[in-house]
Amino acid sequence: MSETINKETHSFQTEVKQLLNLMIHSLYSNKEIFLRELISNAADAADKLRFEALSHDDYFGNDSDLKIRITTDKEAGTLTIADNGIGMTRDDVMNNLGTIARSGTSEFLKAMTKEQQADSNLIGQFGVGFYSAFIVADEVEVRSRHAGAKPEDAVSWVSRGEGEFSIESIEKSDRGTEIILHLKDDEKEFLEPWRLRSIIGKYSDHISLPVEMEKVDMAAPEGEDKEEDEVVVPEFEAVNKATALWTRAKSEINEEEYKEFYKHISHDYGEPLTWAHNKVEGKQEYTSLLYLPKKAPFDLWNRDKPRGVKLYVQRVFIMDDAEQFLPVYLRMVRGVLDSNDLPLNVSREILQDSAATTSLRNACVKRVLSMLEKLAKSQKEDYQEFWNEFGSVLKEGLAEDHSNREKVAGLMRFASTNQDSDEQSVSLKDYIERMKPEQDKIYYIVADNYATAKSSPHLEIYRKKGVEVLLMTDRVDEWAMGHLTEFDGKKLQAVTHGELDLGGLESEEDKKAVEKATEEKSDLIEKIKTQLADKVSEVKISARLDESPACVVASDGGMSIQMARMMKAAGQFVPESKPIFEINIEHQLVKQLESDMADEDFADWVSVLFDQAVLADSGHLDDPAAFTQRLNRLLTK
Ligand SMILES: Nc1ncnc2c1ncn2[C@@H]1O[C@H](COP(=O)(O)OP(=O)(O)OP(=O)(O)O)[C@@H](O)[C@H]1O
Repeated sequence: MSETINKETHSFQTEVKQLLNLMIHSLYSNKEIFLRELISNAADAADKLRFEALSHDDYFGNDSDLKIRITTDKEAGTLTIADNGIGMTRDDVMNNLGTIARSGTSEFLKAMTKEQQADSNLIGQFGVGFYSAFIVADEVEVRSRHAGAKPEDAVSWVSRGEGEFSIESIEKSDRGTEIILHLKDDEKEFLEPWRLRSIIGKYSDHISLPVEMEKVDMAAPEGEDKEEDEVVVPEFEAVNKATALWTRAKSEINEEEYKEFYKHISHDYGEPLTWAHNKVEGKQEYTSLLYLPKKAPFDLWNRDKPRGVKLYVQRVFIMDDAEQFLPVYLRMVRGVLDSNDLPLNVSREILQDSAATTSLRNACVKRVLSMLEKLAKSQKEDYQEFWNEFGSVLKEGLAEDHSNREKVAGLMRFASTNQDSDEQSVSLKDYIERMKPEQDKIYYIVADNYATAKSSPHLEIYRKKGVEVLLMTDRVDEWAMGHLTEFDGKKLQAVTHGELDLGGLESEEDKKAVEKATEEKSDLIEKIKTQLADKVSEVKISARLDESPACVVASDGGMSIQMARMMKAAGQFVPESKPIFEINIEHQLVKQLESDMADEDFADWVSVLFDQAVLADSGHLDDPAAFTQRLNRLLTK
């Protein structure tokens, strides 16, 4: 059997070919990161072995000192990274080396422009990982034996990074993985011990197991005669600190180390924005190190993608992406949680309904929110950067995190009529500070885009009275804001919903004038209502319009036209809810409805006014052709 399947040649998955090509070019200026990536993989393999060994007594065998060894062979021009971690089976090798598991990668790569392709940060977010070896090597050989497998059941993988790889069964005396890089001719600097030591120092001090290199024996003078048949057994020494970073005291860790550790755990090529490192002792015992990234990954919008923190129990790695400790709206957070309270044999299922999980989760959420509050307060520019990147994800928290809603709301930033740009930088606190003395509500509008929001007829009365309105244009806004009814004791009100309610801003005279007009114009209102019969729930004299002839208003608690359209597009059931049609009785176009005109002209005018109002509200008409026909008919008269 082993004879027939022994050597097989396979093609890389298309995405891998594309990525390899881009990576070799865009990361070339920082090629030394290949060593970080390979050491990082070796460290993960050791973590996995420690975990698997909890349930497999034989996995450690007589080799329980986990370590990574870096050796070179000047003559052969090779650099080898060897670990005695979990190792890979033939199937593992087949599945892991030659494919990229992350869904959406192919589409994303195709959509990238030339400039983006050269941007190492963008390439980095795929987790350049193992493939970075090809930046410096023209051939890579992987030899691996899985823990528990026999020496003859080991496997080798060889590729020149040009589209194909071959897999072969081999014998390997010890457990773990060896990555042998046949360095390109102009990359021989990576054979120099001092160069390697400096890279390891820079990137791998935080790795919890020793990264060893051959000892340099300063005492032995060069060329000293050796006995003929003397076998020199090389001595190795650790060249990194080899303690898990989060277990060290904060005061002993510098910024660079924190940043490097972030790259190790997040597989992000860029730097983090900020982090919080906390050790908690007492009733609960845990250490958390949580990071906020600077840049959103391309699949941030996929709410189902793996997320969460790396979970350790008493320093033993348990799992990646432990999503139980952070809610979906904090899916951008990366980090490590090391608990002393959870059992070592904990599984995702146990985590799901353990009381310890709930309290750890609450603690993690609090940490992240307070990290954000701190950033918003003392590093406004950094916070703005975070908001621009992740704001619309954070907004999901308004709907999803009842217990922290006020805190989450405090972190929101919006565009506003108070400023001239679409930048989302106004907080609810800023808004409240600027409220008019007689104003008791926070007003906002949700629209498809900034231009529609800014020039909405609904804002006219607020502009006239000098009242600020928050302008919201993210897809999640209507849903998210539906869950935020109050902030700091002030009610929030969508200006496009329900009766115009200006509270203390409204004068008695204004009210009376509307009541009077409603009485006087009751015939006209009835006639319009008959005309728009199945399209509106009500026709009213408006108190909110100044320059526009008409507008549509969603009934209180009802859905806006825009929201209904979005839900329909998403294939969801949308209960029928007709808008209220409000007319501005002072407007020339409305006044002329009372003039003597033929019935079909009246019908055209009313329909055009209604469609206009719908257009201003949602930028979309169900039957645009009918609208233009009517308009053209009126224009040619
Ligand atoms: N030294 C190793 N020992 C055991 N398995 C390894 C080793 N190196 C790589 N692998 C396996 O190959 C997979 C692919 O590695 P690769 O570095 O490409 O991606 P990754 O580690 O999943 O993420 P990233 O690309 O961000 O590093 C790993 O997930 C792991 O399963």
